[in-house]
Amino acid sequence: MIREPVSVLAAAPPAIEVLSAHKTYPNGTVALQPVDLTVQEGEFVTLLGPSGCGKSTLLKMVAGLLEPTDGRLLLWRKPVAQLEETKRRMAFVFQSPTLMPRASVEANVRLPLDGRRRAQRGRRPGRRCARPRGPQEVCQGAARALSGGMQMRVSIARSLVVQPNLLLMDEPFGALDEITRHKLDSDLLDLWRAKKLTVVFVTHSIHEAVFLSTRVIMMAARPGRIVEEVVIDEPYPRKPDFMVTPRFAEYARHLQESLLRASQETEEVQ
Ligand SMILES: Nc1ncnc2c1ncn2[C@@H]1O[C@H](COP(=O)(O)OP(=O)(O)OP(=O)(O)O)[C@@H](O)[C@H]1O
Repeated sequence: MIREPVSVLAAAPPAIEVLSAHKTYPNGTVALQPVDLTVQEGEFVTLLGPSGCGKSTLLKMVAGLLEPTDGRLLLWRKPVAQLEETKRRMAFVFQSPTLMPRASVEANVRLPLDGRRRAQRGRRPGRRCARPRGPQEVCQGAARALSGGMQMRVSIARSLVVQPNLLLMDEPFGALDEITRHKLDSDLLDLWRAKKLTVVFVTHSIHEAVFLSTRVIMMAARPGRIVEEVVIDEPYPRKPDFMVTPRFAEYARHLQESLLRASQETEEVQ
């Protein structure tokens, strides 16, 4: 079950190619040693690993938010940094919903559209689809009145308003309680399938990684590197009862051991 290609995705073109990309921050911290990673279009890939192993650094380099010290990052076979068009096809979701607290839910969701030229806007989703689904009073109400889970839903709705093909998510549900997190995980999988997105997702939760992913990338720290890839060879749609199956337990146990090894390696070099 481990390391086998997912046949349906093997033929898909690569959405992301990380080619010997590494990152040393200006203070000398080697956040990532040269990393190679290919993500096929339509995959749901999760980055897992101990704190400080470079998950966020890798994700931000893919997003073009950070320059690699050396190496290359391609999206749809083109350099990340060069393409305006590439940027339009990608959205980034942070752990904090980063909403405008006093503005309405609708204004928050529409925010990415407001910066765009009018002509562009015409080709993008119109008012109707930019408006979040939900009761009118919720759409018109201030974002600060929402629960943490609802704020994260608004944050995700805002990221989708530009109709991205690629969603990069840095621990988006890390601050939520377990029940809300499970609900949002399920909703995210529905979105991923309905919109045929490619997702790269960072989490500290093994269970979340197994539940969501087509593939889990295990990383270790000091320096940050990829130490293992595990294909979660389980059909979608995945329902919550997948989490109580022996197969789920086996994946979780395998990743738990792998994470333990990665953490021990990290401690040994500290
Ligand atoms: N701007 C920066 N300047 C210097 N060092 C940094 C910077 N950002 C991150 N680092 C360091 O780079 C390494 C990788 O950090 P990164 O945030 O990518 O790891 P992570 O796996 O996402 O961690 P966590 O799980 O704790 O969020 C860490 O040692 C971190 O302290």
